[in-house]
Amino acid sequence: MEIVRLTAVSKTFGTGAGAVTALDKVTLGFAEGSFTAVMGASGSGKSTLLQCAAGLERPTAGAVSLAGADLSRLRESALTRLRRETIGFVFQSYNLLPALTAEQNVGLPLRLAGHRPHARAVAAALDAVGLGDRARHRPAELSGGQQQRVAIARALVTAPRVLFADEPTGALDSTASRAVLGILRSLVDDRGQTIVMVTHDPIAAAHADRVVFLADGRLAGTLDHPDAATVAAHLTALEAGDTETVGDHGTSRAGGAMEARTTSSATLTADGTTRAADGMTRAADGTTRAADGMTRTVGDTTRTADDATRAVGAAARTADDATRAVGAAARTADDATRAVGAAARTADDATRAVDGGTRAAGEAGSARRGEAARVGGRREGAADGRVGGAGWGGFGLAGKASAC
Ligand SMILES: Nc1ncnc2c1ncn2[C@@H]1O[C@H](COP(=O)(O)OP(=O)(O)OP(=O)(O)O)[C@@H](O)[C@H]1O
Repeated sequence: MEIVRLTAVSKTFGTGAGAVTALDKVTLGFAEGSFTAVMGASGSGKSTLLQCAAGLERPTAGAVSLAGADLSRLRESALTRLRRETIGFVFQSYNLLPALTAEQNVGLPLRLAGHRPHARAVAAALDAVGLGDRARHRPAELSGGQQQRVAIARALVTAPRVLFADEPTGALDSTASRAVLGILRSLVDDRGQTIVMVTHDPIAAAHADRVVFLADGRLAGTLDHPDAATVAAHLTALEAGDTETVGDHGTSRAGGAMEARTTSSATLTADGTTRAADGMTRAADGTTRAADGMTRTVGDTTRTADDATRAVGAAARTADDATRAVGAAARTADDATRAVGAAARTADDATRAVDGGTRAAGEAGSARRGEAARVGGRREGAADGRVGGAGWGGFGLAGKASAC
């Protein structure tokens, strides 16, 4: 089954007179569990092919499917998630963070994805590259080959479906290169890992199951079960512009092309100059790619920081809402307190009014009683013949009634 498929993929950088066609209608598939090397002259489009296949660059035309997803249909956030979960990337220049230990560097992709790195997963990834005993070392305390192995462990820690490697041995000596290539090969053989690797080195390419050749952004043939000598012959033929020599299974004409070239010393000198220029270009491109890699890492970190900022913003907003709710509740409680106070005051007033009433009633009662006593006395007196009765008694009651 193919885990990556490119269909008529083209990629053009720039516009107008300065436009560069890096890929030109490339159709190509990568089978799950296979190890493919991508080769071609400097500027032939190898890195661009890798980046389009990995979803790091969007093609100008054509389609890329990665682990069953059509990348052109994915929005940037979904593409970022798919990349994090599906691919691992290894660059020529390691791109380790110098302040972090090997295990912290390896755990970084998990942190960036918002997970707490599991110590066991990190240890397993370091073990897979033979660096279990260097977990606490910082990059400066490791050799170039060891740093690249840490970078491979970092790419493996998310258990990616596809591991893309752009000249992973480009900065290493032959011993360190062999160690790295041996690790990549065993990942394919022992775990069924899918690997796509760009390389200039025929010896590195010979570790793959298949070599894909590019020339001027176009597919220029493939070679199954490659050996270093055949790969070198095909490359030489390609550089001589003899693209017909490279078929699905290669041909012997590439060797002929190489022989023809070695007969002319002038050609050799020119080739030497070209190779030197190629070397300089490759070095410059390598630096650019390293910078790109750092930019992407910074971009990912920034995106994560943005997510964190957004999360903090949301939390702050929630806290604000909560504060507002508490404020509203407090205000309601205040209102309630005020209402109770008012009610209490009303009750006090009522009590006072009742008291007043009671006092008044009491006073009225005692007044009545006094009056009654006086009236009684008068009545008694009248009865005794001292006061005139009915006229005075009626005036006295009306006066008290109005006072109440
Ligand atoms: N971001 C970019 N902007 C403009 N042109 C670019 C960009 N990236 C690549 N190119 C151009 O596209 C072409 C293919 O570049 P690419 O890096 O894919 O080639 P390559 O085969 O990987 O080269 P090398 O072996 O030197 O690394 C080159 O002509 C290059 O200059």
